[in-house]
Amino acid sequence: MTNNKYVLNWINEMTELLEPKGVMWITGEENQLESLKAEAIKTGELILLNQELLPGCTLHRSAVNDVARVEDRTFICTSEKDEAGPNNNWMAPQKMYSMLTPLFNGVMKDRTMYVIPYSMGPVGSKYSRIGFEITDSIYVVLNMAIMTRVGDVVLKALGDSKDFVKGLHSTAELDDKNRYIAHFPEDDTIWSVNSGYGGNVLLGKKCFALRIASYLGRKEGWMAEHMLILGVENPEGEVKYIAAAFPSACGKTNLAMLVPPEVYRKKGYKIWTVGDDIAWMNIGEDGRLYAINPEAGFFGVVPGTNEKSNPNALETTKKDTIFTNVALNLDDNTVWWEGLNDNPPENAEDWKGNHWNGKKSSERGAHPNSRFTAAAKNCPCISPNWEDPKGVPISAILFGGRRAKTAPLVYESRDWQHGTFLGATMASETTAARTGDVGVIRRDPMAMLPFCGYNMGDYFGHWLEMGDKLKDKAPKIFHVNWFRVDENGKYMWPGFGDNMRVLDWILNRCENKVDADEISIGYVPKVEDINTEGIEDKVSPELLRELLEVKPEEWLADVENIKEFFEPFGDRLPKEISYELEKLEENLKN
Ligand SMILES: Nc1nc2c(ncn2[C@@H]2O[C@H](COP(=O)(O)OP(=O)(O)OP(=O)(O)O)[C@@H](O)[C@H]2O)c(=O)[nH]1
Ligand SMILES: O=C([O-])CC(=O)C(=O)O
Ligand SMILES: [Mn+2]
Repeated sequence: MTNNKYVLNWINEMTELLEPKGVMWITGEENQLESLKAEAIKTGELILLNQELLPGCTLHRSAVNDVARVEDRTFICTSEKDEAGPNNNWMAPQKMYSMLTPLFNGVMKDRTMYVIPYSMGPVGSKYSRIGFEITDSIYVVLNMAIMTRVGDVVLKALGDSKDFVKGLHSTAELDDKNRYIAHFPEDDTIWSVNSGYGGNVLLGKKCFALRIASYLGRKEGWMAEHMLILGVENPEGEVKYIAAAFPSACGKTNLAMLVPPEVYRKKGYKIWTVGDDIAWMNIGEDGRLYAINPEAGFFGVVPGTNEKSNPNALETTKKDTIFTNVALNLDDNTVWWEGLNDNPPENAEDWKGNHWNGKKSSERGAHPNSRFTAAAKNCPCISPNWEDPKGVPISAILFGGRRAKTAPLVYESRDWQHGTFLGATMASETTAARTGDVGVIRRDPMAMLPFCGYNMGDYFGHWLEMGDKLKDKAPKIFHVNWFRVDENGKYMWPGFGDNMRVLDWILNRCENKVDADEISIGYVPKVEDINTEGIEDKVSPELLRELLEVKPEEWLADVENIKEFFEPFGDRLPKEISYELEKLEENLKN
């Protein structure tokens, strides 16, 4: 497979620990993946779906207690506790290794050990990075083969370099009491045990591309962010790129694949998807910020995906997709989920595999965090530049979350430092993407709270340093909120495709084409500058005014909450961020 002695030494060491009954290197060849799929279908790990309607598609059911990322069992193991910061669970590396080693000891005795060489980013791009995942799960192999570039091409690109991330995963006994997702940034190592769920086990994704990569990015002067990347093509055929950070299950995939409203389509506007979850950003030769999507597929939220909300995602999942934890229609062997349509199957199995009548049952058919794994190349709106090795130049950065109140539809920061502050003070209602309460407001800076591999105070400092380097070439920074509700709890803004109207304003601001009102929190649009053509019946000027309203009393309560959140960071919090907070409070009081 490879002569790389660093790889071989590590594989040998792991083989001794795991004692697998066999070892299989993933080559990336179609026939190898097909035979693994056939094996998983035979054992029931995968259910083959209707191959006429959904060619290449399968369904997987995870254990019922293993359906989301486990943030309380996720650790950053640096030598110093302060390095990991108050934003992470911490354990000393030696202690974690000693605790987990017995869990891995001999764990693959009756199993095959799969070795997956993978690249995050297009193979050969100078911004790409290589990792290995050892796993005993075919589900993981097949997911990684969609989500990343795998196999021999990666080994070739690595050559004899020792620059790779060592990932070890075993589903072990799926014992939730001994479930750990441990990161050792100083050793480029990730150990994950006793889970089979996406974000915990597809080690290229959150573990490498965010937690380890954010650590590397600070050391090396680049950024690993929980951001979608999209291109907006205007009628002249020019494309401007936007990166946006929203917490898990808060609309990244939807925005990345947005279909512009008719009024925009008629004029010739188009949206191109570059990525839907993660952006790696570097300063390019011209001094601008360039983003690559390190992934090759989408691990998207299924519920709510339909012909209207996200036709591009729906189309992407029509072939070669792995569905996890959705309902199975027994009549035609297809899949169903809440929000697909108003016609749930009556003869079906729910995500747990129990018999389920969608018309009569009060139980859900699909788990709220059910997911699809689908190849980016199958997305109808995938950008022609999505694999450009140098990335795409970013004009604007968006932060946003689910805020029933307080945050207006959109506002703009005064400059990069203030923009960093907007990111640092982001908040959102929690979702089903993680184990725990849903709907609770928590602060989630840059949507990175669960994914920053080091002290978040230093992370804010890194953002400020990137701004110092980018100077006047820095993207403009905005905050958006699609989720404001009225007194009846109904979303006030139509969202989805209509978010194009907000992107339009944002790009107009980037090109100095529209004015804005400077208020306490930054620049807000003038009501007449948000284009409501075609939705005047749904969005009146009064409603827009409400959507853009800033209530000082709500904001002052937020300021108190921010102070509490920043407290534990002590003097690791950059003084620029404290200064922006003081300024905000002062502005609100005046
Ligand atoms: N009301 C409203 N809901 C939205 C909007 N955009 C997305 N959603 C809903 O938010 C949920 C999650 O959306 P996604 O786009 O999958 O979220 P994500 O940020 O990609 O999630 P992760 O993959 O967990 O990182 C879905 O149920 C969507 O239907 C919007 O503009 N308005
Ligand atoms: O990592 C996962 O499990 C899915 C995801 O994209 C997120 O939670 O942000
Ligand atoms: Mn995500």
